[in-house]
Amino acid sequence: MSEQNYKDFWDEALKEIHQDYINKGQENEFLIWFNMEYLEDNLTEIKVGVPSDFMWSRMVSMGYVSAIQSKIAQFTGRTINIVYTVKNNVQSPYSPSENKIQQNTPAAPVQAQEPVPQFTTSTSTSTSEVTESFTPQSSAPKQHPKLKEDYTFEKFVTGENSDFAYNVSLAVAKNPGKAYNPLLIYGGVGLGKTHLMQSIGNYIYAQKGESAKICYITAENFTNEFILATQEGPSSITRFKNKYRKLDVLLLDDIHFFKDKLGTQEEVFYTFEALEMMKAQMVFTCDRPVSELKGFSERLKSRCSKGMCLDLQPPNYETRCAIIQKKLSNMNKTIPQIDIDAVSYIAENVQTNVRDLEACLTKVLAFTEITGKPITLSNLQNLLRDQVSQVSTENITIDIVQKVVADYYNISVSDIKGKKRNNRVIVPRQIAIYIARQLGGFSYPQLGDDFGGRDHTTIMHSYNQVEDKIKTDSNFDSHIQTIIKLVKEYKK
Ligand SMILES: Nc1ncnc2c1ncn2[C@@H]1O[C@H](COP(=O)(O)OP(=O)(O)OP(=O)(O)O)[C@@H](O)[C@H]1O
Repeated sequence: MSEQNYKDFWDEALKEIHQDYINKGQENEFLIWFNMEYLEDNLTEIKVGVPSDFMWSRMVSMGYVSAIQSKIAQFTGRTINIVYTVKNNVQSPYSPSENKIQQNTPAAPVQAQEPVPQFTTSTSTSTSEVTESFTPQSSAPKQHPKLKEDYTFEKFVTGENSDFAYNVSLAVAKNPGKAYNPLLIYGGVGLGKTHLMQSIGNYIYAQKGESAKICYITAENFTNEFILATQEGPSSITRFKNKYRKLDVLLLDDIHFFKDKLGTQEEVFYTFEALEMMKAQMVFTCDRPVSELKGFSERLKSRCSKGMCLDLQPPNYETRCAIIQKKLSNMNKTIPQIDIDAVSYIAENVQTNVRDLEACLTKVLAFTEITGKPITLSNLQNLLRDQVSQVSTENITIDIVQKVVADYYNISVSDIKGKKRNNRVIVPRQIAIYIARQLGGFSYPQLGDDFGGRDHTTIMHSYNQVEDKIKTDSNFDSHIQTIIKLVKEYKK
């Protein structure tokens, strides 16, 4: 590889992406994740140097490498593979340096680098295809090709939000087709539905190997395959039916995607009937309870909910801490830090879901790895500013909360404060009361005054209503978390 056919395209791609990030006010992010040195290319691939295997795996899994690939494809009309090698002192015009990355890091001793996790290509001369760069090294037991090997019961951290879901899922895995069938796991985004579902598949596969016909598919892919089979004609449809109706375990992810797709729903229904006859285990995930699914046939809804329905709630503070600790120990890493407990800080401030927790953790680890510096409160705040509000809750007023909630629900502030009693305003009003008390600590009488002169017992009732609903309805809780974030970010 010596000719540099793609160097100009590479430079141009990076330049454009860099500008996009600057426009979004996210240059820091760019400096961390596009820290690649262009080394050489041939007709089919470009080779880059990156600081570590860990960074590369994240660059790939978080879509940064494919962002460059698609830019280059726009220029050249070709998709070029990008392969990597680990290199000390990556020389890129965009390499993060102390003056490039915005931070308030006091001078601190350079910390020893944590050991990088074990990957197939973990040596400094490793080169790997994009799609192959994150393969575990050990002689691990055989892995089901469609299931993520990280999605196991061992790696799932339980807390009061998920204990029951975990135990039921484990029971299903130990006794497929018998314990709870179908099993439906529902809840908001990033809360571990797919993780639990695939844990069941991985467990059964580890027990039974290839003798168990296990299929994991998203509702979207199922739909696409079905449409394609229908277009291709009878023999393809027969193949499709044979594929899905003769399984031992069907793991169907995100069934809310079937909304309004009545033809596909019909096919799912018959697949369901066939699998039930054969006592095959079915596991579904969904972003809400079945009763709230719109655009679904009643008979499919009733089939989906006739076994066991599990509600996954967002983890509480202690569980969030435990999840971060577990992720660190799985990667064999710690967070070098000064005057701050980074784990508690992240857990306290990132309350949305586990995927967001993971993203924050990745950012923090990347920062310490690249700069070699420990984390301090100010650079934590800087790094996580998208997730964590810069605004102290001391600045939060009842007016702000009312305004944000009113905007969110597209009603007026006077509706929130007023006397109207229709559902369109009652729930937002209760939410505003709840959030104002949560964030601002206002007393019930004070809230009563600011919410149209209401009695403090009415305010207390509203507050309790929201608090109770949060405990039982994860979707509702996600809305509350989003609004809280908006309130914290609110700038007059
Ligand atoms: N309790 C947990 N313990 C450890 N990791 C978790 C836990 N819950 C979620 N995760 C991790 O969070 C990430 C998101 O989880 P997952 O994809 O299963 O969420 P999901 O509920 O299916 O989200 P979506 O609805 O967006 O598909 C995954 O990397 C998963 O491993």
